[in-house]
Amino acid sequence: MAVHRSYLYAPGHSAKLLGKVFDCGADAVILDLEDAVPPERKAEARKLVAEVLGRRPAYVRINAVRTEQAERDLEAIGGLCADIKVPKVESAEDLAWVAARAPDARLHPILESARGVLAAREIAAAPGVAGLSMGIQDLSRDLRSGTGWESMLLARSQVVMASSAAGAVPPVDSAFAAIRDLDALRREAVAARELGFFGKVAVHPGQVDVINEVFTPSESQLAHAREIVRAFDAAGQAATRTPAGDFVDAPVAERARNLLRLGRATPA
Ligand SMILES: CC(C)(COP(=O)(O)OP(=O)(O)OC[C@H]1O[C@@H](n2cnc3c(N)ncnc32)[C@H](O)[C@@H]1OP(=O)(O)O)[C@@H](O)C(=O)NCCC(=O)NCCSC(=O)C[C@H](O)C(=O)O
Ligand SMILES: [Mg+2]
Repeated sequence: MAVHRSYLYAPGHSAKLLGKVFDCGADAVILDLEDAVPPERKAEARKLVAEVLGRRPAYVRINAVRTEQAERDLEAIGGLCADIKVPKVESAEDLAWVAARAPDARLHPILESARGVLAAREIAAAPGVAGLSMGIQDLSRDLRSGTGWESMLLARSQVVMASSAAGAVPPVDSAFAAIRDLDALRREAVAARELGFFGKVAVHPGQVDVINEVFTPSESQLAHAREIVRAFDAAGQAATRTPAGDFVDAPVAERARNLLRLGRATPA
């Protein structure tokens, strides 16, 4: 099972960043055709992104769903891109619009409006969806709110619950804007992980190592998980406690097993 901890964006019109983005240590790369690209450079960005996709697999973020720009994006990258990030999604119909134009692609809707977050369950269950992610900058614009953890907590929780209720993989957390403040990035990534997100997008190479570290189980977390599984199995899968005194029952042991599986799936 391949899992992505970090996703690094590069603007589709920047030949310079497109030339570097694959070498920054991110588990996955997203080539952007949407908000990082100025309106007058959209055509140039499509051409550059299509050229890159001919050489390297990458995610592509198209323009806002159901717009003429998105239509042109899908014409340019159709057949070249297996994973499409779909911004501004607010309904399952929005995704059907993309799927009709890119039938073989996996869809990754970005929830970044009040309507999108409130429709998260329907969106997570739509055909072709491979996983949800969030866009905090657009969401805070829509809500006229701040972007801080407390302002976005309810929306984040709703997206995690909707993903889980639809049986989808855990959602991917939003970009963190203060690119030089790595301590604050770490705090937000840890909090997102604890809430149920897995992975976070980066907008700068300097953010990648922090995100990878936060979403890689540490040696002490893995040792603790092994101790839980050992204690549970030794008790014949009955409720028990570890030698250190932690209560263990079936869901606790299952969570520990999930962590051990994740430890095997994340790059060393
Ligand atoms: C944010 C940036 C414009 C900053 O760029 P820059 O000023 O060049 O940064 P640095 O001088 O610190 O760069 C240091 C070196 O790293 C290279 N670099 C920078 N960014 C990237 C990158 N993304 N990929 C690869 N390499 C990168 C620079 O070239 C420097 O190299 P060198 O000259 O050799 O030292 C810029 O980082 C940027 O454009 N980032 C991506 C922005 C983007 O694509 N945004 C889209 C996603 S935003 C989002 O998801 C919001 C969401 O929609 C929501 O609503 O919340
Ligand atoms: Mg956005």
